[in-house]
Amino acid sequence: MRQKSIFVIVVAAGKGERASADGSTDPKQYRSLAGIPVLARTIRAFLDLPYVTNVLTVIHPDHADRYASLGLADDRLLPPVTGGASRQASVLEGLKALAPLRPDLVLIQDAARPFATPQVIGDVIAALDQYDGALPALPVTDTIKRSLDGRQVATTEDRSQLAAAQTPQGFRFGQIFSAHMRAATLPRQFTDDAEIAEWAGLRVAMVMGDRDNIKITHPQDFAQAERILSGDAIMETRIGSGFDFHQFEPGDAVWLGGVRIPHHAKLKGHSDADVALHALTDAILGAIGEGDIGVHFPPSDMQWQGAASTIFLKHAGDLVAKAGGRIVNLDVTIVCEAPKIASHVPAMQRVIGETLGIAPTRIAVKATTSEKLGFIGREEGMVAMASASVEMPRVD
Ligand SMILES: Nc1ccn([C@@H]2O[C@H](COP(=O)(O)OP(=O)(O)OP(=O)(O)O)[C@@H](O)[C@H]2O)c(=O)n1
Ligand SMILES: C[C@](O)(CO)[C@H](O)COP(=O)(O)O
Repeated sequence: MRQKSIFVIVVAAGKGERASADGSTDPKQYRSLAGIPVLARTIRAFLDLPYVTNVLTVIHPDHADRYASLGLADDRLLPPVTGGASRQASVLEGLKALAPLRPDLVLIQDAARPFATPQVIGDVIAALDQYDGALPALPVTDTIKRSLDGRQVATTEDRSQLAAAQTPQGFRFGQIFSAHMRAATLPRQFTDDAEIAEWAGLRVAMVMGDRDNIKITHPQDFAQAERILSGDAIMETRIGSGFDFHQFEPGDAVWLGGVRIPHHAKLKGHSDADVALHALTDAILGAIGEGDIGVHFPPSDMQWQGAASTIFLKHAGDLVAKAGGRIVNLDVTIVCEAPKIASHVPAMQRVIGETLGIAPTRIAVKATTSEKLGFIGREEGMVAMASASVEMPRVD
């Protein structure tokens, strides 16, 4: 008998607004978990299974560059398609794109669930031998309260027959495609595909879900996801400091904190000589015991001539993420007589935050003069001092 083709739709077209409540600028599916973006993890969970025929990702129209920068390359990964305004609409776009390939079975997966296990996926597929649809679910273990105003309890519900739904949800392709097409004509939205199947009269089974198969929805879910990944590794806080000097030379602007500030001189250096970013880079590298900026970007290497120092800062941030850590906060003080820094601080916080994928509220940029003393007072150069606090898995 011919083996059934199994296609996967990963819906990643959401904006992740709830998860961005911590000020993060990256949509949740593009944020890193221990150095690997959530969406890359989700897709990889399926590409790692040899019996999966193809994986199709449904992305937001504004995220094409972000998706491309994941750099995912696999013969079984189809070019992404664009989703719609709701999860339901995005799934339908995925189903429409797969229809010409005539899949036997389709698994529909939230991009925001990076921990679907081979066991759960296999159980969903196995249940499709006897049912039209199947989903992983976990029996509810908390007592369930109903409230009319979100505050005062109205009733306590019987939880004995309740379960919390997860993904992937699996279906026979033709049946779920036709159910979704019909559901799209209704004024209401369904929150999962199993509900659409139920509404269409299909028989849907539940298989045992997995406690770690969480949906990243709120900012604190990232911390939980990191805990899952590190096998509950003990995290510890590390502190690093950085210090940098640069001399002035004739010019018309300085780069500071990733921002170009017009000035009657420029800072002399191999790269763009951004003292603030160099001090921050060294502070992060110091916190994780990774040497200093010169080790990673030697001045003797011509490719860094005139380079934007955001490259150095991003490299340090990437090393933290790869080690399963996260930057808690950064603090930099720039010491100079001129130019005046205060009005540029918000722009610097924005550039640094975007470079490292952290909220600007975690970054302090301060400035002071040297009261006209010494080489800074004579405007021969400037200095920056930084400290970084980083949370890292304990390894010793
Ligand atoms: N228009 C949409 C909305 C959601 N999704 C996807 O559906 C999954 C589950 O949705 P949810 O967790 O609610 O994600 P978001 O809609 O992105 O979150 P929020 O509601 O906080 O903005 C996510 O992988 C999300 O990317 C989608 O493909 N298209
Ligand atoms: C499909 C789902 O993951 C099942 O739990 C969930 O319903 C999707 O979340 P949303 O917030 O309703 O989009």
